[in-house]
Amino acid sequence: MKIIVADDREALDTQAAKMGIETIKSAIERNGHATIILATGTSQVGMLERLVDPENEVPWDKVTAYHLDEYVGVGEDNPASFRGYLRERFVDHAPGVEFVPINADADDIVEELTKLSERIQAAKIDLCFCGIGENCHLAFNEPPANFEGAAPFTGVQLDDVSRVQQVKEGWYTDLDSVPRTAISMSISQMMKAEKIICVVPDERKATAVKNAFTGDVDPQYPASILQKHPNCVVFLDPESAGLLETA
Ligand SMILES: O=P(O)(O)OC[C@H]1O[C@](O)(CO)[C@@H](O)[C@@H]1O
Repeated sequence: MKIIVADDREALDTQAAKMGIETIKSAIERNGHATIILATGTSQVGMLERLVDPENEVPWDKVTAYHLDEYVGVGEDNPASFRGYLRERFVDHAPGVEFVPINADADDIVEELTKLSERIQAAKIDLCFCGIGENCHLAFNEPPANFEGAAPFTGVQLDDVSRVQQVKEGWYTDLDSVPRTAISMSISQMMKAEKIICVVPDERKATAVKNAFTGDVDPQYPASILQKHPNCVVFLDPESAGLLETA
């Protein structure tokens, strides 16, 4: 794992997107196709905007995109829906991309989980984007995290720290309306990606960054597992890096 502290948030978004584009193009050159995983949330907005800039000339029709997580029971039209977020900020700007949404309001959630898990298990993942939560969650894998053995997609209970974060960021108006359950990609599935680009701006994440990346790998800090990935790059801005000794 490598940490890059960008000069500011714009530079962070630009550098992370550039690395993402290079990774996607290189996979397409080698294999004719790229399979990626996208994250959502406030931290990913600027990076995604740059990723889909038409000037990059990414042949999106040669890309399949999964995403990390979704609230159970939330329809795609809900403004807080992660797949709705991705359609607006990614799919609509990536012509021809094959998007695999987590339909977390499906009538049969178990069937949806099985279908998604079987599909991603058969795929070779070239790139996984992720962010981390204020409690160090990775996707919606809350502390204490299961680092091994989970199915690729599982049902999870949301931690109140994460639910409060969603209200603070303006995705929900009050805590009661934030769902208590979600579907999340498991950590073991994320770690299978050939490359991981972790995008973590903002002073709000400074403690999580310190806990995840300076101590031992610890289930209480789910994102700490990224230290073990051979090809993971964590992009920080000066604010999120504020509690790192080297910053
Ligand atoms: O980007 P945010 O909203 O700060 O959240 C951090 C991470 O938590 C999630 O919202 C939940 O998994 C991720 O998609 C995101 O990258």
